Amino acid sequence: MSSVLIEAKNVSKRYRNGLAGEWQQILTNVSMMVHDGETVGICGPSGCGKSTLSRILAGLEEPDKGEIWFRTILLSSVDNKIRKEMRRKIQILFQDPGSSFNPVRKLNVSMNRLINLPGVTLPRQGFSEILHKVGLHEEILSRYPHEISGGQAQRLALARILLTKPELIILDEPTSGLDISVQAQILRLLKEVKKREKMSYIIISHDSDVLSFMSDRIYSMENGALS
Ligand SMILES: Nc1ncnc2c1ncn2[C@@H]1O[C@H](COP(=O)(O)OP(=O)(O)OP(=O)(O)O)[C@@H](O)[C@H]1O
Repeated sequence: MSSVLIEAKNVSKRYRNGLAGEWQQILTNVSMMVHDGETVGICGPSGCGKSTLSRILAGLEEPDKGEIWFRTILLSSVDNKIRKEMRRKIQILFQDPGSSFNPVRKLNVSMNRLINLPGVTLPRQGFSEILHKVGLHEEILSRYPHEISGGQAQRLALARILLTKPELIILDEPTSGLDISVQAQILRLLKEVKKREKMSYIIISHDSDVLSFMSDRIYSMENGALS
């Protein structure tokens, strides 16, 4: 068995409803792991805590209790510099990536900003290569976000993520807004990219066909607990 890439140990999280509302327990003692090169599925009804768990795994939120380990690093114990580096290694591909592009800027402006981020060093040619890897041509960058389709937005979001050379991508309902035929293309692309780039995936979906097509193993979440 390959080594463990990321592991959640007894993670719990609660949120408050409004400023002075009741506390709502979202995750209760959740433990799970992903090995190198593995695709792990998470299924479960709406509101059961799947996205909350992904944000915690990606270091975007802190758990109230429990630990997240990335290889031998305990996320809660690292300084800001290492935390930033960890954030680069764990990326989330969201359901509606189009909305994350600035609507009044052409796509090349949004993408160029990312290329110029600290820690991302990529020659122009490397960027074209990444676009081709996800089945896009540079021409798309001269458009505004509203001028591209849902499938193209998902490909572009994937290219943007690949720029940062992640080790784990959390796919949060990656195809749920797409037509069936585009959905199949994106899932095949995700599989190809994973194989080529040697990454791991966590995929969250309501669709059991999507999960069984993509996953090596599937966790089921109900009322904030995993089985
Ligand atoms: N920042 C927050 N503050 C308060 N409550 C929140 C917050 N984020 C999520 N919640 C609540 O936590 C619960 C779990 O939400 P979460 O998005 O993790 O569920 P999910 O399983 O991903 O749902 P879906 O499949 O519909 O996306 C929901 O009741 C949601 O309203």
